[in-house]
Amino acid sequence: MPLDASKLLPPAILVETLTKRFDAHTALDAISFTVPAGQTVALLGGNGAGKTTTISILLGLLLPTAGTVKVLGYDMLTERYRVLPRMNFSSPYVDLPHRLTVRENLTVYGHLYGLTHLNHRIGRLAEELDLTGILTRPSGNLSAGQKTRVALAKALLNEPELLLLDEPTASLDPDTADWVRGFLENYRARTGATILLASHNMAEVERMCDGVLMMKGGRIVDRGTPADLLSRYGRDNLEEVFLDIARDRHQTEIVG
Ligand SMILES: Nc1ncnc2c1ncn2[C@@H]1O[C@H](COP(=O)(O)OP(=O)(O)OP(=O)(O)O)[C@@H](O)[C@H]1O
Repeated sequence: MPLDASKLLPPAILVETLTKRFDAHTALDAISFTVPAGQTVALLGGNGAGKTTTISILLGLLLPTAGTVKVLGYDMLTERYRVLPRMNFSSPYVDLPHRLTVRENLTVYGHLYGLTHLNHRIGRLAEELDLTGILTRPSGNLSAGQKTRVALAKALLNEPELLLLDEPTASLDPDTADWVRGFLENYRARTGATILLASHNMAEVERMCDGVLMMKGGRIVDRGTPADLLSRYGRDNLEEVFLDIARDRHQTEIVG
C-alpha cells in the first residue's frame, strides 16, 4: 500500500481551546480543531461567527485570550518567526497600497519575504494569473477580478505551504470565481499545500474542500467532510445544511 506522506507530517494547523475576547464580547469560545497537512478545509458560519478572528489569530495578527495555536508544528505565540515565511494569506478586505503599481506592490511584498530571483517569480506568477498586461497599472485602479488575481499573486509569492484565504471569490463574477477555484486546486495539487478558507459560497466548499468546520457564535457547532454533513442532515447540498445550522434545526429533527 503506498505511504501517505501527509500522515507522517504534523497537522498544518492545531488549535486547542482557543478563546478570543474583545472586552466583554467573546468572539471565539474555546474552539479546537485540526487541519491535516495537504487538505483544504472550510470555515463556514454566518456573519460574526468568528471566521476572520480565527484566521487573524492563525496569521499572528491578533493575540488569543487563551488557548494554543500551532502552525506547521510550531507554536504561533513563541515561534511565529519560523512559520511566517512558510505561510501566506489573501483577503478581499485587505487592500494593497493604491498608488503603487501591481509590480511595485509585488516587489515590496517579495522583499518582505526576502525572496531572491524576484523578477523571475513575479513574471511567472503574472503569466499564471494573467497579470502581465496590468503590471504597470496602479493597484487602486483595478477591477474586483483583477484585484483578486493580484492578491492571489501576493499570497503565492513565497510558494506557501499553508494558505489562509478569507472569502477567496467574494464579489467575483461566476466565470472568474470558477477560474480562481480551478487555479487554487491546481496550486494545491502541484505543491501539496494546505488551504484553510472562510467562505459564504457553499458550492465552492463542496467542490474544493475535504473538511468543513461549521461555526456559530464563536463555537464550532459541527464538522466533517461535505459528504458526512450532507448525509447526517439528510440534505442534498451544503447550503441547506448551513441553513439548518443557522436556524437551529438540529439533525435529529430533520433526519429522525
Ligand atoms: N476588533 C474587534 N473589536 C471588537 N469586536 C470584534 C473585533 N473583531 C471582531 N469582533 C467581533 O467578533 C465577532 C466575530 O467577528 P468575525 O469578524 O471573526 O466574524 P466572521 O465570522 O468573520 O464574520 P463575517 O462573515 O461577517 O466576516 C463579531 O461579533 C465581531 O463584531
